[in-house]
Amino acid sequence: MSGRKGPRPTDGAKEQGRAPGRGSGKPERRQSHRDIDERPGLQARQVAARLIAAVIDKQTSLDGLTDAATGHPHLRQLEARDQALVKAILTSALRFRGTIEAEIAKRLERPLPSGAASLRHVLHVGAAQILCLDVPDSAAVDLAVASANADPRAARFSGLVNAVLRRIAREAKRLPDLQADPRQNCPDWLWNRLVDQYGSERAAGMAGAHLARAPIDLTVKSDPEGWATRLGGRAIGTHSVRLVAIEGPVSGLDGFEAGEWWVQDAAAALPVRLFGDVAGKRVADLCAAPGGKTAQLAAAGALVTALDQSASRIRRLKENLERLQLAAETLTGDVMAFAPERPFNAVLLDAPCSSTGTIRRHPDVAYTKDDAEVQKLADLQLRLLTKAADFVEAGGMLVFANCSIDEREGEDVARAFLQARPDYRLDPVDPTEPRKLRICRLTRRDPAHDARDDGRRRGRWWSRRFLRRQVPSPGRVISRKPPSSLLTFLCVRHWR
Ligand SMILES: C[S@@+](CC[C@H](N)C(=O)[O-])C[C@H]1O[C@@H](n2cnc3c(N)ncnc32)[C@H](O)[C@@H]1O
Repeated sequence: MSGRKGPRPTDGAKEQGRAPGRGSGKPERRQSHRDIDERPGLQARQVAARLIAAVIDKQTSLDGLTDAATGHPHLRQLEARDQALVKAILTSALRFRGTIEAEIAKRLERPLPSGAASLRHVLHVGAAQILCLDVPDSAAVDLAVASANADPRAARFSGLVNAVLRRIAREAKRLPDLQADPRQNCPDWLWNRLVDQYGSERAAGMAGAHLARAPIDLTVKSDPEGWATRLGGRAIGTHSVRLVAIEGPVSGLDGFEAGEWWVQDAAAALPVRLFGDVAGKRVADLCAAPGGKTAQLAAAGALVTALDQSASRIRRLKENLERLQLAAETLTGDVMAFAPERPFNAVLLDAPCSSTGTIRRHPDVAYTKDDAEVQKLADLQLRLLTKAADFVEAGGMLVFANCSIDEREGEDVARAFLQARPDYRLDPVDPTEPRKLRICRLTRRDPAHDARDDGRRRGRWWSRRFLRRQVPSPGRVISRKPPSSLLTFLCVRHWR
């Protein structure tokens, strides 16, 4: 929305430390805790500030904090409408964190005092509502002031909160007129990684895309065109439907109760497709929960063993399969301790990763992950992949996938794995169908092979440039074959 919303604030600029006003701009007594607790909407803002603190100060994942069953108790005790508001505030506050910070800083006479983290969070929650959400400015300002008053660490700055937010409400542009600078909203560590790997132009495009809201994709058991019409979306490929926006929760949509579809990003549905026909095959889905890929495999007729170390996530996987009327063997445990009685025809390792390919949907990732974490996860992925390789029968297929855009979690892991495991070679993907979904292919340099086929070698370099134009989320397909000098590296890159 753009333009002015709600009653106009009235008080002046640069009033740091002045007493807060409520709508009228007049000073008022500080509210008692009892008053504050009774004010509608206040709890939601306080919870939002608390959760932003958890993300920014403690690098806690928003997914975990907002999980319906196991999320933060203060969030779960709110009414559904307030929970939705908190999530909207958090998403905007994180997605536009750089812009919000700059708008606040412009209206401060001096930088916020060191150790004023909770004051900063209150300001960000207020500014996110004013700049990004359809909340009346007066409510955003008043409830931010009340949040500050209720917080002993921020109470003495409630006048500052009032003044700064009133000025933002009066002066700043709002979405969609607000031209948020992608670079400003991309933390340095991530920006440097993107520039190093993709160049600054591409990095700017990717950072810009992070500011857009992710669509909602469904994987349908069948008839994507029919479901697209019924749900007002569009079909993508053979099994996905993309919805731009929905009213209310997805569970209210046609076909949910009947188990006709599940929520799964179109990109996340690609790795399973790399297996080809899995009907009747024994497939292990390692790191399986909450089960989007398990469901795909089961729906395609595979005999699936789904393993995940998280008991609560395995519970969710089971609930999902039950709704979808699909079957799989489910196991709770660590891949590193898994010892199947016999090898599988195929194994999928959808490894834990930095999730930097999902920032549109999970803007907290930019703040909960960093360079060191990416390397730690890459090391873990190599360990998991090497272990998973033992579960594949000779001639079987191993697909390694994750949703990171960092080559340390992609190309580097595959390279190190192949060096350690000469019984595997990289296997080509049939490009015909997935090409629509921007899959590109890279052939790794092999002198003997290059001498045989010059044209393919040229194709390789074209692919490398092509890759640079894509925005990635990698999938890896690796077949277990006798040692071979032909190494073909296939890389699935797409928006997620
Ligand atoms: C990217 S998610 C998997 C998403 C899932 N494949 C899907 O499509 O719905 C990664 C999963 O790996 C699990 N995980 C992480 N380390 C693990 C390990 N050592 N053993 C088993 N599961 C693990 C996590 O609990 C998490 O559920």
